[in-house]
Amino acid sequence: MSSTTASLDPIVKAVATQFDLGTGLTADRPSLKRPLSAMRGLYADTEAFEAAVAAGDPLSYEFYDFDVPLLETEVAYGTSITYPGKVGDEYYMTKGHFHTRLESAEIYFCLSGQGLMLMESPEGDVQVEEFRPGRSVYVPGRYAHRSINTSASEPLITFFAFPGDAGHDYGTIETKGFRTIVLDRDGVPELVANPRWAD
Ligand SMILES: O=P(O)(O)OC[C@H]1O[C@H](O)[C@H](O)[C@@H](O)[C@@H]1O
Ligand SMILES: [Fe+2]
Repeated sequence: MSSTTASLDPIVKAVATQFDLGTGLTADRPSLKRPLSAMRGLYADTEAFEAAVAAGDPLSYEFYDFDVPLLETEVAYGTSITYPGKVGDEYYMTKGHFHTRLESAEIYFCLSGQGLMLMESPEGDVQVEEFRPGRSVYVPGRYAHRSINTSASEPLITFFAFPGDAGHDYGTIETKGFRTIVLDRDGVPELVANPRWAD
């Protein structure tokens, strides 16, 4: 969790949050924002990446952290909005992470847009599922996961939920990346071996 304030006391009162179905956003709290510059080293085309950062550093995705207590009995949840765009031929995507408690699974429900959930186990098994409105994707424990927006014009909006004590492990992804990247080939997403992936 990015939060330092999450308490270890369980939530004992009901909590309701209104999300805007068009934008995926809520006015209840600020989102966590990831401009392209937060993704340095993660896109294959480094020249295109630096040019895009220099040209205005657009917001590539945002999501919520509701400071749910870091307990296995709690459920962390929120929306995640990945904007349309590309760095070179590579679609905008989230950083992606393993869970610190590796066995923790996660569920996503696509509210709008289109894209892919890219999943990869430490052993190198790669799984990909499509996001489209009304479709859920279950990310099994042990799989790193990254949302990728394959639409040219629409944000990819998902709702997610995972165990409160799962945690986020970015280290592996930040140093090695995913084994597979997704590129736009004449309007069609194509899975390609990551040229920068290091064993
Ligand atoms: O954490 P990232 O890989 O940058 O992705 C951003 C967010 O996306 C998802 O919606 C996850 O469920 C969140 O836990 C995550 O933090
Ligand atoms: Fe996760």
